[in-house]
Amino acid sequence: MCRVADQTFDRYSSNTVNRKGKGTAIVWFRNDLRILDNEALFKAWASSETVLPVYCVDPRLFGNTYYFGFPKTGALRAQFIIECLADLKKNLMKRGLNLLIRHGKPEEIIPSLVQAFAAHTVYAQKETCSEEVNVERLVNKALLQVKLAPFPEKSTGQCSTNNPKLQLVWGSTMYHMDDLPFSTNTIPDVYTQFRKSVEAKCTIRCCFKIPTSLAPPPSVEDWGCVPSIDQLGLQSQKVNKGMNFLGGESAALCRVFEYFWKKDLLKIYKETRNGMLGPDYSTKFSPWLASGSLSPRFICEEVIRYEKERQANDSTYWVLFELIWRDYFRFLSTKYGNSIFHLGGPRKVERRWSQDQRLFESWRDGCTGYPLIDANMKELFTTGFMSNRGRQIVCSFLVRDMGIDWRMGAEWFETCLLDYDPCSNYGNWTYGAGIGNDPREDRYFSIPKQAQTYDHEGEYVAYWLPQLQKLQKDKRHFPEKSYIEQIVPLKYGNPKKHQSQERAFATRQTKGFDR
Ligand SMILES: Cc1cc2nc3c(=O)[nH]c(=O)nc-3n(C[C@H](O)[C@H](O)[C@H](O)COP(=O)(O)OP(=O)(O)OC[C@H]3O[C@@H](n4cnc5c(N)ncnc54)[C@H](O)[C@@H]3O)c2cc1C
Repeated sequence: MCRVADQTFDRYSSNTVNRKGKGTAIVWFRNDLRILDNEALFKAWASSETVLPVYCVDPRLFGNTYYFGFPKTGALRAQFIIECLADLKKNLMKRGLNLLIRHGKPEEIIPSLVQAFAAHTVYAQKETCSEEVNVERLVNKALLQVKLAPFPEKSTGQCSTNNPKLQLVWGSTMYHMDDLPFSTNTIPDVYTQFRKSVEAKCTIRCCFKIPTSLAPPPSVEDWGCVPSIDQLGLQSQKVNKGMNFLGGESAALCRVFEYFWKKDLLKIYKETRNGMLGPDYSTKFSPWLASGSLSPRFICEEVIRYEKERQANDSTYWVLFELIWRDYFRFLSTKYGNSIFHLGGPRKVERRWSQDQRLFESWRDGCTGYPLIDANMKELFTTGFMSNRGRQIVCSFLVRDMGIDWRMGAEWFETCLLDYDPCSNYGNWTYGAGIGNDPREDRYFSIPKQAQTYDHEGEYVAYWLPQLQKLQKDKRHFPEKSYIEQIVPLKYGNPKKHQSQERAFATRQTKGFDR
């Protein structure tokens, strides 16, 4: 596995980059747990004689519960982040550095390190949602209190005052924020308009090449250890079924290699991407993208390389198309701010929602009596992953068939998902609940129709609900007395009644509408 990652690192490294900086710079790692194409790391290196890479294990992220009482970070995602940190530490060490790991709030740790190492700048990746932005604000404020000793200029011998700065860089999307053809307030609300505009008017920047050696490391007595799951106040959870993801940049690069080159699956992505069972119907890049151990620009460069060396078709393009959805939700979060978390969503839609605990728990625990819902919810809890198809179906069921407050569903996803990302999660939930920024979207997913189209033989449900294996394939989705009772009737109980709406949707898709 490491050979693939090492070869990729080699291709994206350089030993000819100039280093003109002075003193020490800090890289504060956040959701950018990678070396390759990491602008904050590159800038810290270029602007200093020595770099101190830091990760703060923030107690607000681990062990805390949220509005509806679920843990903010579930055990599986915490484990994934632990693996990301271990891999980052190892890869930094290979380049002559290390990762300093401290437990506590960044606004307390970072300024004290700045003081101790007389660091002139802290580089970090910019976030867009309120909790993360608030931490940036607090770090910035605390840095203003740090007084460093005057710094003698080599050329003049004079002393200049040296106020430490927080420099935030944009790094989470495929298109760069600064290259967008619109200002924050005028980002189009309709995805197609957004996509067409960026495709026509922007180019995707190249990946940053990182120096082969990042040495010398600063003198640090105790670099700290990668935390264990117990230290994060969580109980270890083993994945014994379904997808088992390994966190970290090395595993991410291996997955790109496997999906694109070894298994040659990129050329059929568009035909398989709506699947639900197995490792290969879609890329499975999302957990690494969310933790920043994989750069979307790197994926784009690999797609282009594949198109040159193997073939270009609708499928190769479609991976980029999906990554533009990811960008779109991230950029929209800068336009709509906290409203993506509010009950009425960005459009402030007024609707009555229920918070019926019994209904919600049956959904959460996969006991609704609808195998398609239950199988997906069991997969989510067991593995921390669910297909895009599954997410849309369970979201529609919770919101439209049960009428439950969509935020409860979104928050449960936030706890469980390995790929949890506030912009994509809340963006998709508001979209699915019909209160998102795009007023045209109000879609109901009919379970019989979805089962028929995407799990015709009932293989997916039988995998997650083994009690259905003994049933005839055509009975697995509607097992009646052989399964638990349905907790609510479907809003459109008769699938035929609903077919015209589904047909309209299918027509839109074939006519080239998005989604
Ligand atoms: C209710 C709901 C909640 C979701 N929550 C999240 C979340 O917290 N984090 C997250 O990364 N994705 C989320 N998604 C989007 C999508 O389901 C996942 O990105 C996708 O299933 C990940 O699997 P993959 O990497 O194999 O995707 P692929 O199909 O291989 O797509 C490639 C990449 O494109 C991006 N992408 C694809 N679809 C979407 C989408 N609808 N929105 C944003 N990005 C997309 C992802 O980064 C993905 O890794 C959510 C979707 C729904 C309907």
